[in-house]
Formats: sequence, structure tokens, C-alpha cells
Amino acid sequence: MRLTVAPTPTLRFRRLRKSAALRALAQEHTLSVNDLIWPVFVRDGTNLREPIASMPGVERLSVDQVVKAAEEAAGLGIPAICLFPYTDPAKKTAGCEEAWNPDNLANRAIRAIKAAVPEIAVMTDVALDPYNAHGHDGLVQDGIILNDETVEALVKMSLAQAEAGADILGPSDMMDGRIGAMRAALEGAGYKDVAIMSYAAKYASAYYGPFRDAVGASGALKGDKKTYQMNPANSDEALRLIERDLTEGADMVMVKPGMPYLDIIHRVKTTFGAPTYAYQVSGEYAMIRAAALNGWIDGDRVMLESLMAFRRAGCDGVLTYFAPQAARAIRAGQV
Ligand SMILES: NCC(=O)CCC(=O)O
Repeated sequence: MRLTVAPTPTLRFRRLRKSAALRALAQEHTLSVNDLIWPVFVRDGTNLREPIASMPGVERLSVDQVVKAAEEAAGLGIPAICLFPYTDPAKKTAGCEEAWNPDNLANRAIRAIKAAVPEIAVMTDVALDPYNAHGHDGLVQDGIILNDETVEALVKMSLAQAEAGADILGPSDMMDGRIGAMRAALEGAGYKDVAIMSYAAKYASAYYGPFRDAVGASGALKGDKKTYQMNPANSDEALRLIERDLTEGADMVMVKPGMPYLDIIHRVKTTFGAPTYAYQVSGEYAMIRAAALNGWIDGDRVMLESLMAFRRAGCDGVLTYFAPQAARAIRAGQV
């Protein structure tokens, strides 16, 4: 792009900022409810809404309440909801077998939502960390996270989620080769229209702390996730991972966390032009909410500015815990 700049007063940038009407005409990017994916936490039980201390305003919901949340989201025009289970510790095993139980919490929630609110897209989490006691996304042997054995488990998990009615599978595990294996298995089993959003560039980040509280994994994690998640110092590697996952059959790609990695999002979108998403993760949510609750920032305005930043960087959509709040603000014309 060639940027033409003339000297003042030939060009006065303030002319196009003079009124709301002119600012609207000159606006380059937009934020709409269509850009939002709402991550929600599911727990066992009935009629339960359990607050998460490190994520004020976010709750773990029993399946009946998740259905209510999906109805609320659909009513607001939010296109997709993404489910994260809080697994009963008694169901966590070294082999993570609960992950592909057709009646596990996540699969029951998928079925309940699709029965009650078929128009909303349901996205899942494909990773083993909710299903073992050590908190790693893969199977572990002698302290090593096993890649290929984990991929086999993820394939079983993916098929169970597809069978339950998931629209988008979200492999968040960062094992090598899982997208190709999942795609082949989905095609083989007749789930040709199930989309995969690859967590392709997922960084080993400190911003995930509150999420681990939310899914009951804090304190459980032995070691760290640096042998499979990315080094925050790398950016070329993100492009290679995105290209690899697109080639293996990902329909959508994600960068995670969000705001600290806007440079990566921009490079991904301009390089591949593929449907590109960011995850505004729990630590990002908590920082904005905490400052807002203390009266230090205007929570709604900062939230909307952060979401617009993702659009400006090149995102087609954002997973954000703010989704319903953002949808209400957008519908009220605050953007
Ligand atoms: N696999 C999903 C996540 O790790 C979410 C992280 C967060 O919200 O902090």
C-alpha cells in the first residue's frame, strides 16, 4: 500500500475527525457480534452457577445452565460457544479415558445445546489436560509428554465430540501431526463437515493462570508446558506451525494468547489470508476486569478497544470471556 501524505494545510487529518458522521465514513475496521466466540466452563450437577474467584463475572455452569447460556448467546447474535469441562477429580486417570467417553460432561453439554439451540455453533476443546491429574495436554511417561500416543487419544476424543454434534473442534494440545490425524479420522467416519480450529500458535504463557483455576487444574500441573507450547520469543515459528496445520486440514487457525501477540496475528493474516482467530485468554480478561472493578479504567470501553485491536490486527473473530458483555455493548451502539 502507498500512503499519500501532503503537507498541512493541503491535508488536515482532523477534517475527517470533525463529526461522528465523518469519523464513521473514515472508519477502517468494525467490530460486530459476528466476531465473537464465547468460552464457557461446564461442571456436573443441576441448576448450578459457581463463581470463579480469579475471573470475576465468569461462572462454572451445570449443563442445564450452559443451555441457558447458549440461548442467551444466540439471542444476542453470538455465533458460537466453546465448552471447557471442569472434570470430577475421580474421573481423572493416567490414560485419560474419560476424554473419549461419549457421555462425558463436554459431550453431554454438546448434545444438550444442539437439542435446545441448534442454530448456535458449538466448539470444543481437544486436549487431555482436563482428564488427568498432572495437568498436561498429553499422555505422560517418565516425565515425557508422548506425542504420537497422545495424537491417537485426541483422535478418539475428536470422534466422540463429532458424534455428540460439535460443529468446530478446537485442538489446543500443540502435539505435532494431530490436525492431519483428526482430519483423516473425521473424513473416514463420515464427519466431513466438522470444522477444525487449530490452536496452531499457542504460546507457553503465564496468562493462563485463572483458566487453570476455572477448570480445577491449578496446582496440579507438574513442570511446565514448554516442550509443546511455543516460546514467547518466537514469531517465524508461528508461521511455520500455521502453514503446517492449514496443510494438514485446519479450516481456521488461532493465535493464543491474544493482546500480547497481535504482531503474530497480523503476520498470520497477511501471510495466509486464512480464517484467523485470537483467544483473549483468562489472564487478559482478569486484568481488564480487576482494573475495572477497582474503578481504575472504564471496563466497557477498554474491553471494546481490546476487541477492536484484534480486528485491526487481522482477526476474523475472537474467543473472549467478555462475549455477552461485548455483544450487549455492540448492540447498544457503544462501538
Ligand atoms: N485450552 C484453553 C485454554 O488453555 C484457555 C486459556 C485461558 O483462557 O487462559
